[in-house]
Amino acid sequence: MNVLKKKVNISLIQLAGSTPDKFANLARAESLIAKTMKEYPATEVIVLPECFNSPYSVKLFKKYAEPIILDDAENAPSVSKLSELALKHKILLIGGSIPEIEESTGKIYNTSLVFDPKGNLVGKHRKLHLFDVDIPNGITFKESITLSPGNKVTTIDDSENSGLKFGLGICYDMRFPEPAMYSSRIENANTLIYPSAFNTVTGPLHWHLLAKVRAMDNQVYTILCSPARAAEGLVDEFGDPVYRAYGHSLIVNPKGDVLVEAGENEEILNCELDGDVINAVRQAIPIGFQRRFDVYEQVKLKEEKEK
Ligand SMILES: NC(=O)CC(=O)C(=O)O
Repeated sequence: MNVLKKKVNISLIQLAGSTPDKFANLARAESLIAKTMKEYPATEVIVLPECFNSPYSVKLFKKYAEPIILDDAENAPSVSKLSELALKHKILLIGGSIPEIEESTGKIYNTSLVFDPKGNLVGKHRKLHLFDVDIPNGITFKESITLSPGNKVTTIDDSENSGLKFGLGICYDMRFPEPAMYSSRIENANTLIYPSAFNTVTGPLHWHLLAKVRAMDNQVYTILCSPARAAEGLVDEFGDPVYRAYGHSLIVNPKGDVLVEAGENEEILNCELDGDVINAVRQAIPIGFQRRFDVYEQVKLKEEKEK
């Protein structure tokens, strides 16, 4: 059974809404990371929110996209800045997400990058499930107009350093139990991390529920990091309303308890994750060993027949 080998000190930065100025967004992230390290010097891991360097807008992803190349501050300023900050503060940095352009195909992805304390890129996740919804009297959003989906479940093993072995997803990915279960139960992750940006419609409906259920059914720590909520009534360069993130970044323990939670404004959260809690929960309610794959196999076959 996999657990955290030691306690891990982690901070989430609920950054103020991404402005149209990419360099101002990067500078904001830089200054909030410095503030985090001053306020919580024991921090080993920092998580940023989804699309922290760009507005969350289908029409704008392409404009803000950059290739994932290292040491090229001109063409990939966000990649370069994340690497620099991880190295400077000697932290594992889960750099929220940024719009990525794959130069060979011209495809745009919503991509999360992870840097180790030496500034090396140690992980990358492309959003697997695109946020395409049309909720009557609520919100219509279609990421697939400009984004392409990733094609792999991502688990990052930092167990030798911070102790974390985590499933990494981006926002809408958290609605799908399979990748979370794959990372937790097959790859033995002890934590699930989702840089995210739910909104004022779907946040109140499902944010807390999803964090708790992913934590509870996989018996892992679950971490959601959102941007702060933008002011009401703002419009972007197309006259479209600016996306209003839900906020409420949080950490849920393997029992399903919320350990720390932000409000709607810019805020830093700090918390210690403890492997003993994972152990205790898994021993008390050993669902990991009680699965009935003999039965689930029948369910799968039935679903396939009905397609
Ligand atoms: N923004 C997202 O990707 C997802 C979201 O807001 C939701 O699932 O709700």
